[in-house]
Amino acid sequence: MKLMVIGLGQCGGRLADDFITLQKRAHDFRKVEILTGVYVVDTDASSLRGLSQVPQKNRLVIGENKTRGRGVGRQSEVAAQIARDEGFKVIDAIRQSKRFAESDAFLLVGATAGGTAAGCMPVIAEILKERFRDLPVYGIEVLPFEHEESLEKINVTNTAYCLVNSKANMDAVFVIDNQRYAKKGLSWSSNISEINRAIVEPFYGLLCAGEEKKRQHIGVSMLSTSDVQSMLSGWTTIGYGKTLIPMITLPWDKQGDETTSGRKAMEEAISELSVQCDTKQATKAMYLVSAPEKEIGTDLVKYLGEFMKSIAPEAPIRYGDYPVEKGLVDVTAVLSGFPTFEKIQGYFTSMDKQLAEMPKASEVQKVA
Ligand SMILES: Nc1nc2c(ncn2[C@@H]2O[C@H](COP(=O)(O)OP(=O)(O)OP(=O)(O)O)[C@@H](O)[C@H]2O)c(=O)[nH]1
Repeated sequence: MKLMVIGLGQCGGRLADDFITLQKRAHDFRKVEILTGVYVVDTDASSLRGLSQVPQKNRLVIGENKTRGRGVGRQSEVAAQIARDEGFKVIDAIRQSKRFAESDAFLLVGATAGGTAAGCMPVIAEILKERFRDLPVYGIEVLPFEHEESLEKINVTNTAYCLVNSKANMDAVFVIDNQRYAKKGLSWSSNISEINRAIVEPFYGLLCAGEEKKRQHIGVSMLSTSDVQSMLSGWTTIGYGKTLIPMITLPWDKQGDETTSGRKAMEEAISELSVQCDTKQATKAMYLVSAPEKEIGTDLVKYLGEFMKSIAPEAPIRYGDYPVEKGLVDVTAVLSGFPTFEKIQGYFTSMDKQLAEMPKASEVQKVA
């Protein structure tokens, strides 16, 4: 599956950078292409200067006449208006991408608490849907850390605004809860870099599998681009788990059955889902197991299918196996089509309370 990635705001820009790293890995190690282009869009020119991978010509500053390139200072409604006025610049830029015609979908990436991405993502999604009716529009939306929710009400208001409008304009929204990725004992910058790598990693196999051309890497059951597209809708969560395969097994090493590594990887993928959820409410599910061919036995395939059915009993389940030599078994699990997530409801409730306390209806209320 080949994506046209558009990163919005500072967080979206950094994640776009990490998607380029994935693309390079796919190109070097799997000899496949998984992106047709990567663009970043910001109201703050200085954020764009911090990026390392996205080509200069693909970095777009919008709203300069309003903000002089200094950002919208968390005001998502200002960013939304800028996107309405200047969204055509984004469309013009991506259309010039040499491989645009090969795109299977758009992926908009950004955080919900700041102003730029929260305001722009839903508007850009709407414009893309109008202009390119055949291409699905997906979002990766990063929720704030818990401590940020209590710091400023605007973090919650922006988040609620962004979520409600993205849901209306996107085919599926991958909800990523920063708090679930936060690791203690790391510096802020290394923590964010690690979180970003963890956010993009699950997409690697999922995107590569459908693009594989080498016969030895084509699984018995392939998870094609159309499989992935049909299993994505509305609120979505993604998880990734991996188990290293020991290089040498000594005679006295405890023998597990042949499914042990795959089971552990699947259990980790589900416990590491990107947002806390009741998996039983998923209405669509898919998973991809990727491992050396000899590790993907019939028992493992059966176990993984039964496991998935037990946690998402109402969902149709698509799966794929991806035989690649890499010293580990990994599983990417995607659960989609949720009616809501508890975390999202929390934002809506909190926003309702804030609106009730305000003397006048705000723009947010009108849009919601
Ligand atoms: N995972 C992750 N979260 C980030 C990153 N950068 C910022 N955030 C989170 O994103 C939110 C702030 O969003 P930003 O991307 O900085 O804001 P913006 O969209 O650029 O909007 P403005 O700064 O108001 O123009 C906060 O919740 C941060 O914790 C990042 O690189 N990775």
